[in-house]
Amino acid sequence: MTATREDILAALKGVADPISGTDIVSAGMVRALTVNDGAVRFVLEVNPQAAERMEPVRAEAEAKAKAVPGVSSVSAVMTAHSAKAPPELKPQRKAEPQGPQKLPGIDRIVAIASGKGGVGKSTVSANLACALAAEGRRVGLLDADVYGPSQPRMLGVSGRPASPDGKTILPMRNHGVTMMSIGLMTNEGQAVVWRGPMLMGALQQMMNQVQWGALDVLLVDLPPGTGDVQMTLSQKAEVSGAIIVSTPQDVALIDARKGVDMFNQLKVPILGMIENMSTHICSKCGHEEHVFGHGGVATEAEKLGVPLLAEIPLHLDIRLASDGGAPIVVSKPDSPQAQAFRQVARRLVEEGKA
Ligand SMILES: Nc1ncnc2c1ncn2[C@@H]1O[C@H](COP(=O)(O)OP(=O)(O)OP(=O)(O)O)[C@@H](O)[C@H]1O
Repeated sequence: MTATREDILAALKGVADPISGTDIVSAGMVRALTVNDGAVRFVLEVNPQAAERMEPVRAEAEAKAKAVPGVSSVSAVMTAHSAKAPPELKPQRKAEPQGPQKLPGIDRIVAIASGKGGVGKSTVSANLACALAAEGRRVGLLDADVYGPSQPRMLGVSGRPASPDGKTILPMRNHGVTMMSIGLMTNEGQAVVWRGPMLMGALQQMMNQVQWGALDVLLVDLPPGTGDVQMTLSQKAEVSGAIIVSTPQDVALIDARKGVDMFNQLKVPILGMIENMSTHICSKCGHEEHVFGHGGVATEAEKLGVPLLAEIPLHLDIRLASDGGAPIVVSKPDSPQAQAFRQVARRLVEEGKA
């Protein structure tokens, strides 16, 4: 009968490491184990200061290995620590977490999505974030729109986020909102082509390495459509709900429906839909016009059985405010346009959703 490496490791697992409290194999002390025709050799890596204390451990390991059937001789020597244990004998790492996880310190994650680009998803995200802050909520805004990050401009922040320890990233803060954007990690004006793993990496970095602090809600401004970022977000983090932004046009609505389907499949509850650019209100005369039609989102929301949270008018002030770095909720808080956003915020807070 010949003894195998596994037999020896199993026997050595019966030897306790007095320092870590586990056994010497789990503690990663057993190195360079070879079994050759019954001749067993291994090294026990120990802290040089603990060498004397570890001698009985070495002797016990030697005896236990010798007792394995088929072993003819054992040589066990102690050496000083090296920085790294060899991969096969590394102490077992805890299994990677499976399924969506809660991010530490963050009570809720709300995704802001749209089927189509340019419907005003970022404008809604920025205003909603500021409106929730005005309700006294601790709000974070993660700009995950990798194809066109616009939150730094809308919230009026610039510069590179600091990373004092080289591992974690300090988010930016303005208008009471803690914010981090992929746009702050690239050079302004530089077109970013993020694909596959890089994109996942960037999103995960923003979720896990940014020091968000304690938040009642983290809004995530998603890229338009139903792609990798949406999937990764909902697979890695426990998303408590999604808000779908759409204009009333048919083309936008068809895409919005796809977004609703995707979140249903990902088992993310839809908190509601927001119709943006609902009616155009002339900034000079106040005349109302339905540029993209009107009420399409209300009909769609009813069909899908989800609440219609707001109908936001198309108004020059909304664009000027966003372009100027202070969303309308902050720059003209009493305007009807700002009130439309504030009502959504109040409703979400009342319903315990933000
Ligand atoms: N209700 C509104 N009234 C006036 N202008 C608006 C309104 N909503 C959005 N806009 C303007 O429309 C443009 C597109 O909006 P925004 O960037 O928010 O869209 P988006 O859906 O996030 O786009 P993308 O998918 O490209 O990121 C911006 O210039 C914004 O200021």
